[in-house]
Amino acid sequence: MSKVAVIGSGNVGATTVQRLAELNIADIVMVDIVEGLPQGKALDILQAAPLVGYDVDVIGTNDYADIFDSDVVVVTAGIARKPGMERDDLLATNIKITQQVCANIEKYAPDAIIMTVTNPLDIITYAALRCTQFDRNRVFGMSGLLDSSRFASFIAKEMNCSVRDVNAMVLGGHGDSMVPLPKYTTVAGIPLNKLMDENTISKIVDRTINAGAEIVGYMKNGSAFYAPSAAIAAMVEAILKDTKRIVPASAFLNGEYGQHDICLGVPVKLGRDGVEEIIELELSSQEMEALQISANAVREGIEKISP
Ligand SMILES: NC(=O)c1ccc[n+]([C@@H]2O[C@H](COP(=O)([O-])OP(=O)(O)OC[C@H]3O[C@@H](n4cnc5c(N)ncnc54)[C@H](O)[C@@H]3O)[C@@H](O)[C@H]2O)c1
Ligand SMILES: O=C(O)C[C@H](O)C(=O)O
Repeated sequence: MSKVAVIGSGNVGATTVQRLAELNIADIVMVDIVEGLPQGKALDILQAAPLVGYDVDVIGTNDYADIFDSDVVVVTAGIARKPGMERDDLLATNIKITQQVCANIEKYAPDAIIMTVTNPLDIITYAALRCTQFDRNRVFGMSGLLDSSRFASFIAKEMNCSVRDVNAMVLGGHGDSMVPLPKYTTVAGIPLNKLMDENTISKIVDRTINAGAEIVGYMKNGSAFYAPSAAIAAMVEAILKDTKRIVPASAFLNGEYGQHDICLGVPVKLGRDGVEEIIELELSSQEMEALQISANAVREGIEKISP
C-alpha cells in the first residue's frame, strides 16, 4: 500500500485526508503542531470507513517521524488569508513554517514527492525546492488545477451544460496575475471563443482570477478548501496510479516558457516520478506577455526570501 502524509490538519489538510481515504489508494498520516487535532480528525475519518467502504489506515500525529516511507507529502501547513489580504501577505509567516516542515521531510521522508499547497503558492514551492534540494520533478505546487476547475465550473454555469464536457486551462502564478487561456479551453472539443462573445469570456476570466478572494469574502475567517482538496486528491491519485495526467501545476522552470529559476503554473505530466514532463504550449505574444507579468510578480516574492 502506498503512503501519503498530509502536513497541516486544518481545513485543506483534513478535507484532503477525507478525499484521499475515500479514493482508497494509500494509508494516510495527518500531521499538525496542535496537540490532539490530527489525532482526533484521523480517528473520526477512520470511523467512517465501514460506512463509506474504504479500507486504508489513517493516523494523526504531532511527531514528524511518523511520515517515514511516505510516497507523497502534501504540505498544507500555514495560515490562510482573511478578507482584505493578498496571498502574498501570508509569506512572512508561512515561509518560516515551510522551512520547518521541509527540514522534517528531508529528515524523515527523503525519497518522497512533495506537493505544496500553502500560500503564496509559487513562492512557497520555490522555497520548498531550495530548502530540500530535491530534484525538480519531486517538488511542485497545486494551483492551476484548482484555478482551471473554477474556470470550467463558471463556463458550464454560463452555458448551462455539463461541466464534464469542459476542459479549461489556467497558467501562471496562483495570484491576481494568473493567466486563464480561453484559446486552450474547450467545451466538447469546441474552442471557447466559438461559443461565447469576448465580453462574456472576459467576465468569466475575471471571476476565475478572483475566485479565491470571492470565497474569502464570504467566509470572513478562512479560505476555500473543498475544491482545493479535490484538486490535491486528483493530483495525488495521478502520481500513485501513474496515470500520466496532464494538469497545470506550479513547477520549477529551467528555460521552459523562457523562464529560469522560478516556480510557475504550467501544464505538467504527472506520474510515479512526480512531474515527468513540462508541456510547452504555443502562446501568442499577448499570452506570453501575460505570463511574463505573472512571472515578474512571483519573482518579486522570491527575491524577498532569497538570502
Ligand atoms: N494552493 C492553493 O490553491 C490553496 C488553496 C487553498 C488554501 N491554500 C493555502 O493552504 C494553507 C492552509 O489553509 P487552511 O485553510 O487549511 O488553513 P487552516 O488554518 O485551516 O489550517 C492550517 C493548519 O496548519 C497547521 N500548522 C501550522 N504550522 C504547522 C507546522 N509547522 N507543522 C504542521 N502543521 C502546522 C495549523 O495548526 C493548522 O491546523 C493556507 O496557506 C492557504 O492559503 C492554498
Ligand atoms: O484564496 C486563497 O487565499 C486560498 C486559495 O489560494 C484559493 O485560491 O482558494
